[in-house]
Amino acid sequence: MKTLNEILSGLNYELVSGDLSVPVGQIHFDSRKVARGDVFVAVSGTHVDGHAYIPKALENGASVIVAEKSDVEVGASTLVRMDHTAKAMGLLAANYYGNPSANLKVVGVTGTNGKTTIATLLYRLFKKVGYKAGLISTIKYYVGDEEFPATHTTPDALQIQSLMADMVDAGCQYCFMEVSSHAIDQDRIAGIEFDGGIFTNLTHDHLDYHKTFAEYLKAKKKFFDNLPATAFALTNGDEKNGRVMLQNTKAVQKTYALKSLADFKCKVLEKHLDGMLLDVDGTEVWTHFSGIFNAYNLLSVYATALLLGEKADDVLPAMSELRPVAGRFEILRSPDGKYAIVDYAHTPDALKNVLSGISEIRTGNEQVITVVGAGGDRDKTKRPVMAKEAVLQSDRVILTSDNPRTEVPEQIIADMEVGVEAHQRKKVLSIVNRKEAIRTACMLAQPGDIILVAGKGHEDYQEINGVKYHFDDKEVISEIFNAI
Ligand SMILES: CC(=O)N[C@H]1[C@@H](OP(=O)(O)OP(=O)(O)OC[C@H]2O[C@@H](n3ccc(=O)[nH]c3=O)[C@H](O)[C@@H]2O)O[C@H](CO)[C@@H](O)[C@@H]1O[C@H](C)C(=O)N[C@@H](C)C(=O)N[C@H](CCC(=O)O)C(=O)O
Ligand SMILES: Nc1ncnc2c1ncn2[C@@H]1O[C@H](COP(=O)(O)OP(=O)(O)OP(=O)(O)O)[C@@H](O)[C@H]1O
Repeated sequence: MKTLNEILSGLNYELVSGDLSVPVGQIHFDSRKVARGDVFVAVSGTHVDGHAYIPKALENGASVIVAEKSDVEVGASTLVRMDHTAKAMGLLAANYYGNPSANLKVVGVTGTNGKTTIATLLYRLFKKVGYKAGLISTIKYYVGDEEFPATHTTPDALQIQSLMADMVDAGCQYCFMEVSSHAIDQDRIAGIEFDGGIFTNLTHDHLDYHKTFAEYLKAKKKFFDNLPATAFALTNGDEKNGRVMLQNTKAVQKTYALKSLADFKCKVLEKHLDGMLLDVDGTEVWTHFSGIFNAYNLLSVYATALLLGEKADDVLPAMSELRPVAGRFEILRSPDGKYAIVDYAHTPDALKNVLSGISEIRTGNEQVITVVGAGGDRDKTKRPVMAKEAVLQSDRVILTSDNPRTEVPEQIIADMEVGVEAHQRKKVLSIVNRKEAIRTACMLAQPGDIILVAGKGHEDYQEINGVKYHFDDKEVISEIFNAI
């Protein structure tokens, strides 16, 4: 068992009362989880101030309280004061778990779209090349081959450090992880020694949390500002905020691009529904991915592998074997030749990109029918723009429910309808029930047509009024297709 002194190593703190040699059980930031002998770290949250729960943590047996204030009544327990407890928690957790990131090569992926795809493809590629790796992503967490359900895109510092410690114990050499703007802002990634950071793109999203685009950008940039000089910072050279990310970084700056001058370049030679032929740094590679945005994703994966010391001759053959990530441009075909694409596009930009990806491979005779909704209790400004993007590049659009959460689905759809102009109304239907919406799209489609079912991707539930009901777009489509 570690002592308090050991887990405070390298941190700035003030011992207000008590004893540094006290052995510590677990570290918690949630008073409800505290048991006898544990450390409770009081964090000011987005809703409440964790300092209010110090009495509860003490009642549950906390032997150490870490707080931002020194005028806290802790009885016989030890009180440690620190300036920024959210950040301190990452460092405490790293010490507690033996600083696992120092024993892994850790690469973080950030940006509005593409994080899950890139992190997952890196994890799969490195496995194919012969390494043991870990993955922290929206869909699943992996420690080697063992999978765990994901709670967050980027979980809290305690969970991250614990997962990384398990990765080290399991013999992993690499950890690929998504880094969300919420996690950067809340210092969930403090205490991680990154070896590389990747930036994908930045478009309007999460403004319910960050309030302004400038604040959102600032959160993403903080990740690159804090990378060490030993790490690489790989950015999308074709994206207008790509270079902004690198302005204050100490890390080794690298770029990838399809259009601009960059360290890593790629050209799209052929585009098909089931794949693209790419020229990556002068070598032709067939990939099982569609859509230009996936050329960017694959190029960043290739660049990262090379920056981590792999050889192009090993990376490119492995890359050509990679398959789409669950719910990201996944294609289903009906017995009579209709196509359905399930995609997690839940931001206007992602939807625009997916529809452009579909347009690129159209022969001209088929219709594109898009089924899309927008989440409740999330950024409302996205709603009309989602509908607008859908209408711009589809022949028919069915507006439907996504995860309404605590909102009324009809109201969310009405908010989306605002983005549809009068002359476009005739190609838009609104069907609240998502299953019915998908069924209608399948009935309207002719052989050869493409149905895009957007927004939920890999999710296997629909959240209505706080309850998660089983719902899987792919399952629903297969059922309807099989009945045709
Ligand atoms: C808005 C938000 O991001 N909240 C996150 C935040 O919680 P919070 O600051 O809101 O917590 P709070 O309720 O204000 O409580 C403050 C403190 O009091 C403590 N407390 C509270 C009650 C109690 O009885 N006892 C107690 O000790 C809490 O444990 C906490 O330490 O810190 C928690 C611990 O890290 C997160 O679990 C929680 O994520 C919530 C559940 C969430 O839904 N977050 C989403 C928005 C999110 O993070 N999403 C991103 C990606 C999004 C994307 O790309 O799509 C992600 O990385 O997943
Ligand atoms: N590089 C990219 N540029 C733009 N859009 C992309 C890119 N990669 C994927 N997309 C689109 O965004 C959707 C989400 O992709 P992905 O899950 O990889 O992103 P993400 O950043 O992890 O999103 P989230 O944080 O919301 O989970 C995809 O289904 C696809 O529609």
